This record gives sequence, C-alpha cells and structure tokens, in this order.
Amino acid sequence: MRRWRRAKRSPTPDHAPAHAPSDTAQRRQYARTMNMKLKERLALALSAFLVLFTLMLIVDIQMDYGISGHRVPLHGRVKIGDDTDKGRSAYIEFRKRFLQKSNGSNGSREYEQSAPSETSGGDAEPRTPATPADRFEDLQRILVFQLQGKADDNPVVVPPHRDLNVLRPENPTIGEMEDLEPRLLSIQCRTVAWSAAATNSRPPMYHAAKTNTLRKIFHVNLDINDQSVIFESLIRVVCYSVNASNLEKFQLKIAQHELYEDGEPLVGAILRDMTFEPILHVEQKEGGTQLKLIIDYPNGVQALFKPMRFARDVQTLPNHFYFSDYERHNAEIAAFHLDRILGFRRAMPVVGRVVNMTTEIYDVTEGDILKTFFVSPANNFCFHGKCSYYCDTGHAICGNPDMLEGSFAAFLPTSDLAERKVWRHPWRRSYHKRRKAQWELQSDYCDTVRSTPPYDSGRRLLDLIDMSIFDFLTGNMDRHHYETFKMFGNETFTLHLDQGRAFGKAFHDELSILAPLLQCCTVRHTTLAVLLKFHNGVPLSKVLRDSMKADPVNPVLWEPHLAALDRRIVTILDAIRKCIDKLENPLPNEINAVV
Ligand SMILES: Nc1ncnc2c1ncn2[C@@H]1O[C@H](COP(=O)(O)OP(=O)(O)OP(=O)(O)O)[C@@H](O)[C@H]1O
Ligand SMILES: [Mn+2]
Repeated sequence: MRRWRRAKRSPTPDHAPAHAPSDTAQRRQYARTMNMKLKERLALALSAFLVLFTLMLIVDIQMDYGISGHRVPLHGRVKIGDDTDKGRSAYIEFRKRFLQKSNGSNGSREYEQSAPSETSGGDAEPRTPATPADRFEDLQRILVFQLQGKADDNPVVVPPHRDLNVLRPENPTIGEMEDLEPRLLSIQCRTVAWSAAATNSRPPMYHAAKTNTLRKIFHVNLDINDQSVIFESLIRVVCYSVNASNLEKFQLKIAQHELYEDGEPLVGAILRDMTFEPILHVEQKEGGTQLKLIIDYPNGVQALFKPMRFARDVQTLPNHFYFSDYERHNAEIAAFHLDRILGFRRAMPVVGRVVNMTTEIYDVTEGDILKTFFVSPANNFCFHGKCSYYCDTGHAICGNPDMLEGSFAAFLPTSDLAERKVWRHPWRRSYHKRRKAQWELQSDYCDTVRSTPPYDSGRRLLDLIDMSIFDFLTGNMDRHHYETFKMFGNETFTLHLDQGRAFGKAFHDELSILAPLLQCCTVRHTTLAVLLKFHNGVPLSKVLRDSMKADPVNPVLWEPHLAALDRRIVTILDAIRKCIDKLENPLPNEINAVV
C-alpha cells in the first residue's frame, strides 16, 4: 500500500539522474517538471487519438455513401456494373467506349456520391455551365445538309422527309375518328335513385364520353339540346347537358401523331383546373405497384395522384434496384415539362398541388383505404393505402400535419372512348436482381428488333429511341411497357406514361438507358436538332427551370437534377457522333458491331 502510494506520487523514471539532489525544494522542482512532462505526453497522446478517430470517421462516412468507390456489396452474388464477367455484353462494350472518351472530353463522368448539403432552394439561379468547348459542328452540318435536301443517305440521322412523325400525311384526332365533337360530349348522366338520396354529395357520374354507350344501352336517341332527359330502364338515369370540360376537349383533340399541338391552350387550362377545382371524390387506383389515387373533379374531370414521399434532394437509395425505387411525384411533373420542351408532346399534363388530407382526401373517400389512415407519433395525419410496394405503416404517406403535396396527371381518355394497347418494351430490363435481359447480352440485338414488326417500318423504332433519350435525360430505368392508342394502328406515337421513377440519381448518368440509341445507331433529325439547340443555346436546365416556375409546388426539381440534363445532352451528342464515325468509317472487323 505504501509502496504503491510512493510510486504513484513520485514515479522514478528510467532516465532519472543517478545522484538526484536530496533537498526538498529540489525534489519539488523535479516533481513539477516530471508532472509537466506527463501532462505533455498525455496531451500528445490525446491529440494523436483525436486525429486517428477523425480519420476513422471520415473513412467510415465515405464507405457509407460510396464516395471511396470501394463499397463492398451486401450480397456477394449481386454484381452490378462489374465489368469483368461480361465480355459479350453489348452494354459493357459501349459503356467502355463512350466513357473512355466522355471522361476526358465533356465532363460527363459516371459517378455516384452522396447528396451535397445544397438543396433546390428558392429562386437561387445556379451557375450556368461554362461555354461548351465542343459545339458539335459536325452534327450541325449534317442537319443543315439535310434541310438542303442533301446528306439524305446519312446512316444515322433520319431526315425529315423519311420521318413519319414529321411528314404526317394524316393526323386525325380521337374526336374525328369517333365522330365526336366536344358539343356532343356535353351530356352527363346519373342514377335518379342515387341523386335523390344524396343531393349534396358527388353523384356517380356517367361520364359524358359514354353518351354512345348510353344510346346502346337504352336504345334511345339522346337529344343533346334537352336540359333533362329521363330514361326508364333497368336503372333510372338522369341526363343533363353541361359544358364539355377542358379535359374532354383535350382528349378529343389527341391526334395520331401527338397528344397535343405545340402551343395548345387547353394544356394550361387543364393544369389550372387540376390546381384550383374542388376535389369531389378520391379512390385508390387498382393495379400498379405503388399507391396512386384517382381524383374526381366537377364535370367528370379526373386526375391520377401520386403523393410526395421525400424532400427534393433525397436520392434513390444506393442499394435499391430500379424496380424497388420509390416513385417521386415531382418526377412526374418535371417529366411532363421536359417532354413538352423537347417537342415530343407524348406525356399527359401534370401539375403539383398541396391538398388538405382531411377535407380533400379523407372526407371524400370511401372503402378499405379509410382503414389505413392514422395519426403518427409526430401528430401528422398519415395513410398508406393498399398496394404491393410500400403500402404499410412503415412506409406511410404523411401530411404536415395534414397538408400533403402530390402530382396530378390529367387522365387519359377512358377505354370506351379510346382504348390503349400495351406493348412489351423490347429493351425491357430483367426486373430481377441477378438476371440479365437479352439486349444486355446480345451485341446485335437491334438487328433482331429491326426485323420484327412494328419496329421494321414506320415510326415505332424512332419513337423508342426518342424515349430512350428522354429517359436517359431523366434517369428513368423503369420502362417495362409502353402504350399506344389502338384506333391509330401502328403508325402512331408511343405515350410517355409513368415517369415516377425518374430523377432519382443526380450524379450518376445511367448509360444503359441509351441502349436503343447506342445499339441501333439511329436518331430523328428533329430530335438531334432539339438536343443541339439546347447544347449550343439556352441550356435545357434553364428552360426547364423557367417552365416549372409556374407550377404551384415550384421549385419542382433539386438543382443537381437540372444540371445533370445539360451534362447528359453532351453524352447523347457524343454517342450520336460515335455512331456516325463508326458507320461511315467501319473498322474491318467491326462492321456489324456498332456499339
Ligand atoms: N394519366 C393517366 N390517366 C389514366 N391512366 C393512367 C395515367 N397514367 C397512367 N395510367 C395508367 O395507370 C397504370 C399504372 O400507372 P403507373 O405506371 O404510373 O403506376 P405504377 O404503380 O408505376 O405501375 P407499374 O408498377 O405497373 O409501372 C399505367 O399503366 C396506365 O395504364
Ligand atoms: Mn411504374
């Protein structure tokens, strides 16, 4: 005990002088010096520990977010983007080729990183990209030649006079095909019994478009000038004339080659209706993987609602595949604007709106979905609905405390007015965590597609290439099917439907989305012209940002997603140039392998 105390109070260091002075003052002095040395050592050790700890933290964070680029996959058998095992893969071939060049020349590197703290705040204008070094004058020249009637035989760029989307020998509308005018749609019907029982609530409208069906059911001629016509039949129905809604007029004007004309004023009118009209009824949409609601407005107008789940700067989870990614309501809004700006006009109008979950959803809905509403521990009003993905308490959609933002997409015509055909996308992904699709394994996959109707003639393949460019710009990997209007046959545009999984990764450019362009090496003159216009003129990011400023939930996109558009345009132009170079000067053993 004693020895311990002594040793503790005056430790004798190894290097203590052999003949230490014996008087008390000197000993005290010596003890003080030793104490200081001990303190210094402790301080040094502590600092070293802190430095090491900080370093460990940084390394740890980088591993978490994948900055270091050496992330270990959770499942050893899942090898995404592993270049070694895919010698035969066409995708890897073009990936290697295009990235080799683009890495150095245009800054469109493929990389992933964590979201920076910057958010899409207010009106802050982001830096405009520096003047592009490469104006793609070679591609511009081809366009000029083609407009002069030359360069007709360009192996890649399809000149306007060979493009059925540009030529449009005929471009009938749904109204013309069905022999319907908006005036004829101005009749709505409802059951008498129902309306007598509940005069103030929403009647189950028989949509005006069903006039023809009613004619068939009741074997009567509807006099459209009658204010009220009562039918006696199995059920009693009251029909009355109302003004055709903007959406009905829009639907009748949908044409064989585009959803709406450039500058169509009904687009703005529909967006306004969906923003300001009262919501009369809500129900969950059957089918589909994630929650969607069907919104009823007055006059039979309907919209497809997708709820906001995350803030704008939340990106696709690194370990989520494209098929398990959440849908983003703002992606639907942005994609509509982008589709319009690019001149495709193949996406239905979509607008953002903040609704009161109590009065505009809960009070006007019925059925099983009601049982899924609850108040969260944070006192927010939530619901989750019923669907196959993310419809449970753990993935509920919550208001703040009961105000909820969402996207409202104008409804397509019902099937009794214009039936749609659903097509399997030839470049569909495997939707499996380990399997690959055929197009990823077969380098001449486009030859197979090209020889199969309806891709062997007409506009269809060019439409899919447009769609791949559109999807590459937005980062949408979820294109398993696409739809067309049956009545127009095969020579019609492909609808740009379901963009919910776009705009998920702002710092990663998913080159495989461009596979149709890269494997077929064909593009419309008009599409190339639009891309060049934005690349060399006012950047696409600016035009899109300005267009979306009118939306009630502006800012719609996180700035890095907008910046990505300008970067991705360069990659597309680079790919087109590569195709031209390759087809004009094929290497002896690469004639058939353009990718
Ligand atoms: N604006 C619209 N009006 C009417 N119907 C629509 C509209 N948009 C989409 N639909 C229909 O709803 C279906 C499901 O929509 P959407 O694809 O957005 O949902 P989803 O949950 O992502 O479905 P999936 O998982 O099958 O892709 C579409 O296939 C389409 O037929
Ligand atoms: Mn979908």
